[in-house]
Amino acid sequence: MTDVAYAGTPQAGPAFITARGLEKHHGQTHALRGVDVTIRQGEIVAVMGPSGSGKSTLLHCLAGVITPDTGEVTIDETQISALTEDQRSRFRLTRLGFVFQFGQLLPELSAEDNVALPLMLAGTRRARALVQAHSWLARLGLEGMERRLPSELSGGQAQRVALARGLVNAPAVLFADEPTGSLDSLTAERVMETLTEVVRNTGTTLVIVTHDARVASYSDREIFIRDGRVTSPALEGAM
Ligand SMILES: Nc1ncnc2c1ncn2[C@@H]1O[C@H](COP(=O)(O)OP(=O)(O)OP(=O)(O)O)[C@@H](O)[C@H]1O
Repeated sequence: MTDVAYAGTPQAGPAFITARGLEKHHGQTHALRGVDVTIRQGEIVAVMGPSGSGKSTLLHCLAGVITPDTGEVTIDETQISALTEDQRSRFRLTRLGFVFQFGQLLPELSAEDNVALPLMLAGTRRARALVQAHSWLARLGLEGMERRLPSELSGGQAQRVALARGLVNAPAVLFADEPTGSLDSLTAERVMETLTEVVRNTGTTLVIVTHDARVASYSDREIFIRDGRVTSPALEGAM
């Protein structure tokens, strides 16, 4: 199989996320049509493409949030498709992190509890989870805001809380779907600077879905999708 998405990768290193032959239908819509992707450990990869091209579907398949109709996803030697639903959910809680466009913070929980939540869901006691939550909030410039509700934070602050929540379980891979989509361009740049600095310092692999070239410019490599297929960057650029 030709692995277009692998071409042009700057760093050498073993494959960390491998997807082969991914097909996914949503009802009548053929969202993924045979996608092969290889991502190395510590890479920052932007998944780009027009609206409806299959970016989020690919992200959700890579992260084991949805199951492809056919094809396989392996992350750090764990074949996601071979896991039971419970095992997959455990894998997501302990090895993966997620950040979405609007942060999706729980409105009734304080910043600290929002960040502590993934740890608590994975079995960590609240007191201990809060210590780690505080440390991440401080690292992301939110010291003193631990007790605030999401409605008491600016958009950029709320998105930093969402980043802290995505990173608090020290994930091997952070999946981000339009993580700056709800922010103005200056705030978006600051959030991207913080995000890329943190993942580079921690060696976290980052897969980020975006239609924004400025966001993608923070990545090591771009994977283009069109009509459910990976296209080469050269081809995409020529269109
Ligand atoms: N739950 C669903 N039910 C039905 N169709 C869906 C569902 N999720 C996605 N689709 C369809 O599958 C295709 C791919 O959607 P997807 O969300 O992956 O695209 P995308 O590239 O992330 O789009 P956008 O940039 O607009 O968020 C689209 O045609 C979309 O309408």
